[in-house]
Amino acid sequence: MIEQFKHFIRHGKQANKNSTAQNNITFENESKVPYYTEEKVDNDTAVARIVAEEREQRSKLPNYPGLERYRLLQKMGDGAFSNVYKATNVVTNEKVAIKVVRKRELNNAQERHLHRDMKPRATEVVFHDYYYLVLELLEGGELFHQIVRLTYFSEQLSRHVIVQVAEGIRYLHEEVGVVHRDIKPENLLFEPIPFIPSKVPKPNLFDEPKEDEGEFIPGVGGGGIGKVKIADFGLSKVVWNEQTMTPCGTVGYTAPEIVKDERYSKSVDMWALGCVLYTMLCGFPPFYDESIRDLTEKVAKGQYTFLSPWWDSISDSAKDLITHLLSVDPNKRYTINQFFEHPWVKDGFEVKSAVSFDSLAIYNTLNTPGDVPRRKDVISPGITLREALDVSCAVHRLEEESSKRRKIKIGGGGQKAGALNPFKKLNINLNEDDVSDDEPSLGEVLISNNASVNPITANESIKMKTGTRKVAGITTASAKNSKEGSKRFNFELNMDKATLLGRRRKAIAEPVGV
Ligand SMILES: Nc1ncnc2c1ncn2[C@@H]1O[C@H](COP(=O)(O)OP(=O)(O)OP(=O)(O)O)[C@@H](O)[C@H]1O
Repeated sequence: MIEQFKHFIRHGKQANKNSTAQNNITFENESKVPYYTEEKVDNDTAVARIVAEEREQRSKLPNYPGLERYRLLQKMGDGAFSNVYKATNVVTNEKVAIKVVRKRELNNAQERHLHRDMKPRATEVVFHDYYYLVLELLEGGELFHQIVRLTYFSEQLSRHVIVQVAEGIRYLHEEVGVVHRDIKPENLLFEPIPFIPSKVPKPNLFDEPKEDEGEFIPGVGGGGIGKVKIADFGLSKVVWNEQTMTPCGTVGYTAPEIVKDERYSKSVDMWALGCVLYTMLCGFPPFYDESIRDLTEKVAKGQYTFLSPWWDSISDSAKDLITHLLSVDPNKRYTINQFFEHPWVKDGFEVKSAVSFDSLAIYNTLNTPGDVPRRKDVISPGITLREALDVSCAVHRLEEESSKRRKIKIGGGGQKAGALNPFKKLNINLNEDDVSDDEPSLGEVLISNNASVNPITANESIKMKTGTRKVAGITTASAKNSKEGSKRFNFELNMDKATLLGRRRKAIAEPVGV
């Protein structure tokens, strides 16, 4: 198999530091490659200004009616319809996270996307403008940022994280019959633990610097990461047993076709679990392409590789587990119980692949910073990890929904194994020559295709479009490209979209013959 290096990302760390709204980085133009230069001073000033503005904004925290029992301390996150704050209960002093959901925007968005053929209703008078969700506070924040910080995780730390995520999924799938449907590093939050520097420093296998992960303490954690929990159930749904009208997972005697259906729905989370594990172990996502169309195709066909040299030192057992999780056929994909039976999870078994440190040294010599081999087709750093994982999950959710619709249409009958073809539903022609310059983004396609399906799908589509701010970026970039007459979706890197690919400063090889 010939590896085709698709693109290289140089000095990703600097890219993340330097990028600001006015300093977007594309790699199409050499002069924009973000090396430290005299521009750095300007960038530092700009960054300092942005940080100061953000601080000031945070100091002006709103007073929400009905939330008098809590004192808001800090804004921790915001979404399309909500803000999340760190707060204290003024009576008990307990620290919590409060998600404030703006009802009106949520309703308006649903109106717009659910019933586009209907005339917009007159604005209703909303007496209670917000929903409040008081949540357990996980001070560490998103796991995503820890992967960026550490570049990639050791197998031990990856296992520590993924087992906890899987325990959460097992509870959801087996005990309450809920499918999360949006498992990704930004929806995994953690409790920080004290960092203990490594007693014996680990050798740097690659040319990029990796921050010390520190000592791992079994049962506690490592790299500053302790307990990990799943957040954001915005896309989750209950998988009902239609015969007993109870959530599935609670009933033992279920007809095979219903079990199959449940398994199908739950398999979306198992796919995502595989993507998260892959990403933690190497620092870049399993499916990646500059073009959303090509990325969608790769996800649907399950085209990924254990890219050398980054995967050479990772155990065969971990690779075997990932292979079973990233099975395109949902019927063959591991269930949560199979996950826990796998030796990598059960026994913590790690057999290092036969990787020669000499070969890595040779690789490193060939790829010293500033001397990274580049091909003519080197283009922008492409879509971010967040976007890549969003597309990966969306493709499978979409397939799950459409399989249900097909079933309803044909009056039963199962999903044919491996019959994944989201492009037909998406009306996407995979021949790139036929790609229209002003084609809609995947998010827009999802919205238009699902607009009148059901509330869950529509809600999901709205999130794709606006909730994550990611697809909005895609749309903008696509419009920009159309002016330039390019057929590629190029994206710009900025701090908000810190990319793991950047940290690995790396090439993603085009999987060949998978
Ligand atoms: N329980 C929590 N503890 C600590 N931080 C949290 C908690 N819940 C959410 N956050 C922070 O707030 C951010 C946004 O939360 P969440 O993922 O629930 O909203 P969203 O999906 O971005 O928004 P929306 O639901 O409006 O689309 C998280 O990424 C995280 O940084």
